[in-house]
Amino acid sequence: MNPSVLVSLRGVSKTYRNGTQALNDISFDVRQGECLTLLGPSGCGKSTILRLIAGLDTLSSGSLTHHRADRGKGAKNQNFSMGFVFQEPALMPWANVFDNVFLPLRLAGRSRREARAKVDQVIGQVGLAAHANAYPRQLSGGQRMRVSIARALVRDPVLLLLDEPFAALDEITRFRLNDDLLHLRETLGTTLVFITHSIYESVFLSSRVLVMAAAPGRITEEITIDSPLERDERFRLSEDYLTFCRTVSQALHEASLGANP
Ligand SMILES: Nc1ncnc2c1ncn2[C@@H]1O[C@H](COP(=O)(O)OP(=O)(O)OP(=O)(O)O)[C@@H](O)[C@H]1O
Repeated sequence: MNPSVLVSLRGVSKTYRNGTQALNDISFDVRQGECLTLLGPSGCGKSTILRLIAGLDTLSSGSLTHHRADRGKGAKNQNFSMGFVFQEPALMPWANVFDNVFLPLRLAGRSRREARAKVDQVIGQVGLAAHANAYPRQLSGGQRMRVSIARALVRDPVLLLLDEPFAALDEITRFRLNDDLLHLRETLGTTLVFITHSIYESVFLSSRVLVMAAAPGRITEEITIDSPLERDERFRLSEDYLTFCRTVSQALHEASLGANP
């Protein structure tokens, strides 16, 4: 087993109880340290894949294995830590930023005193140190998403799963959050699996893009974004970036035509 693999999916299919075949024969690895994006049209099964990886749902057939994150010894069904960020920040409106971020530690039985340093640290890392006492209604959409990311990071996940976290944000805010997410990844060494509908976002954030087609959900192409992950506005304006965007766009177009089943 390749020591850097965190999660392996082999021949995974998923049919929901109502008969909808969401996924057919999905195989890929999540490698430690990478930023992997699932890109595809609505209904192609992206969220289903994240839920299966997170253990929130069960496969119909095939296998999904979590490997050891640290020393790379393959171990079946290892429970390494994962964080999940959804499209909606889903914050508790009655609690301030600190208490929202503290929640996972509180549920794990940690006291406020024990948790304070860690909670303050991640709030700082997402750029909200000045807003620790603010309530969700006092924050912008981008800031609320930062709280949601901090809450997912507070337990030091090895793997961060993000299901279209920036879809509802304006373009400028989205770019800033994309930049900051990559910086955070660099600092924390977290592996990311990211869902998006945006070709531009998929190229900017990824080391690898898996292009998907729908009905049933399947992977039609894997595209490596062969450029260092220390990216900023210069990368967005580069020829390389535009070339990758064209390649991904073409792959998505072919997937939608069913040209690559
Ligand atoms: N709980 C469920 N029961 C029945 N069908 C479901 C369920 N969840 C998802 N589906 C169906 O499975 C297919 C894949 O859904 P999924 O949400 O994984 O796709 P997606 O690519 O994430 O879509 P979107 O981009 O719109 O969020 C769709 O046809 C969807 O209607």
